[in-house]
Amino acid sequence: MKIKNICCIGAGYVGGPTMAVIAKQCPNIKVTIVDINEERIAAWNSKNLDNLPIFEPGLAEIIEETRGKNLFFSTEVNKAIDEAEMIFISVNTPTKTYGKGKGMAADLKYIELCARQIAKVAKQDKIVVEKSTLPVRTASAIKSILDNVGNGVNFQILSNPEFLAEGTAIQDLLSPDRVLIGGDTSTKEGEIAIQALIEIYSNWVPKERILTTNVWSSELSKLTANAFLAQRVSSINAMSEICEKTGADIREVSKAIGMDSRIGSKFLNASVGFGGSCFQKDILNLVYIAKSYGLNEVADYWEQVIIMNDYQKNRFSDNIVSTLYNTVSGKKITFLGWAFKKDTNDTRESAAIKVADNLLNEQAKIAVYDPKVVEERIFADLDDLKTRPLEENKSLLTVESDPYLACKNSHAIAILTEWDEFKNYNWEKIYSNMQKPAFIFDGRGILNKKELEDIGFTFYKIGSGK
Ligand SMILES: NC(=O)C1=CN([C@@H]2O[C@H](COP(=O)(O)OP(=O)(O)OC[C@H]3O[C@@H](n4cnc5c(N)ncnc54)[C@H](O)[C@@H]3O)[C@@H](O)[C@H]2O)C=CC1
Ligand SMILES: O=C(O)[C@H]1O[C@H](OP(=O)(O)OP(=O)(O)OC[C@H]2O[C@@H](n3ccc(=O)[nH]c3=O)[C@H](O)[C@@H]2O)[C@H](O)[C@@H](O)[C@@H]1O
Repeated sequence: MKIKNICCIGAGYVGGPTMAVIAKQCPNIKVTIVDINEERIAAWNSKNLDNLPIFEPGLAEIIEETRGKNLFFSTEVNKAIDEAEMIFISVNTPTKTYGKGKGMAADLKYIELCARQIAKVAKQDKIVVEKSTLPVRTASAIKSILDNVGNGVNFQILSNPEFLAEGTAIQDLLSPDRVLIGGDTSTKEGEIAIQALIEIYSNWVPKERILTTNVWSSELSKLTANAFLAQRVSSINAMSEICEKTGADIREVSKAIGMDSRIGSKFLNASVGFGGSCFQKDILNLVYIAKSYGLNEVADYWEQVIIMNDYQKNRFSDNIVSTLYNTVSGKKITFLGWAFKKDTNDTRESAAIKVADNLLNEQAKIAVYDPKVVEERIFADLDDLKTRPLEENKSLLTVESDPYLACKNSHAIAILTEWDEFKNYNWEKIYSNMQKPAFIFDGRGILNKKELEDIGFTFYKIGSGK
């Protein structure tokens, strides 16, 4: 079966880049990305590519190449569903904020709405692909809705989780470690659907990197991959504190253990704590699933990854307060970075938010500079915590567009995101304009301790012993 027309529901961080890459690599397939968020669709359609809703290196170039040719952004959800042979569901699956499973389970209401809409609109057979990250066995719920609400058309459900990381999304999509497709191999229709999706990816992904499994393995592999990745960060962050107490250096430890091919060298950077929209949400979801099967030890094991991460963020802000003579009230502290990692404007669950909130509780004055995050986003992030009124946040925190201005008259600088540009600043100039003693708290371990100490800074680097 040759697919000619694809629809993707959800024009977010996953839907936008994944479909743009499919459109680029498959010029004969028409790809339409739909969303109920009109503003977001308008931004995807904006003439000025600087106004795309998502910043990802290499994305704007692909949008320019494909948009209006075989890639379309639209709010006409029903029309796109009707026209497509294959529909990707790429909507958000946040942690539930109400009812049973509140604060843990994935909220599947957006997924269910999509399934109901597809069922209502579809007049011909469709392949429905789960792109969103979902609890294991969600496909059976989607299938049940489609089969019971639909107009008697035949639906095949595939699981095709996305493994891209933000900041490297385009590179990850163009050259993925693997593409995972879960489907029903016990029926001929299931096989045909799997083959149709394999054929799409085969346009640019080597066959040996396309892996097929049963649907449940595919769904669970996505949660497992994120849990393992986050666990590595929490493990190295746990060791970072031991390093600080003992005089070891976490970067040396990471290098030493990473050279063991069984451990591997990636994802061993100690930090102020992991952020991003998925690690915490997916682990909480895993913990909830384990608990729902009565697997309490399994649940506790994975929950510890989050407990460690929360601890790392609090430990960082506590250290700032205690180092600044146990009070930061009225003191200016500069945040370099607000995004949850470099090369993205995404701030969801960024460690910077919690660290800022802790310091604002201590009445610090914070100045933030981030090369890609806009002021409205920063205040919205703090507002979401509901710790204090927006006006109070606005009286305590300012957002600067010039890093040197952000650092001027500051008592301390905290590095929250590992943006490359921070390494190349004129640190002598920054030092000369700061209050003395001038402190730097490097939560990403990116700055050179000796150079900064030679300038005169009192320098703390995460995971570095005295
Ligand atoms: N952000 C990431 O790097 C990754 C995310 N994922 C998973 O992909 C899924 C999507 O994540 P993001 O793209 O980050 O979310 P997002 O929040 O950026 O985008 C989701 C979009 O879906 C739209 N939407 C929701 N319900 C809709 C409906 N009924 N009809 C039409 N549009 C609807 C929303 O308006 C929003 O624009 C989640 O399950 C996430 O766990 C997976 C891999 C990477
Ligand atoms: O499901 C998802 O959403 C995605 O989640 C992560 O991708 P992402 O969150 O975009 O970015 P990562 O590079 O994984 O970084 C996550 C957080 O961990 C932190 N991190 C990462 C690596 C490291 O060594 N140390 C560390 O502190 C980063 O700074 C960041 O805050 C996974 O890497 C992707 O494979 C997955 O598809």
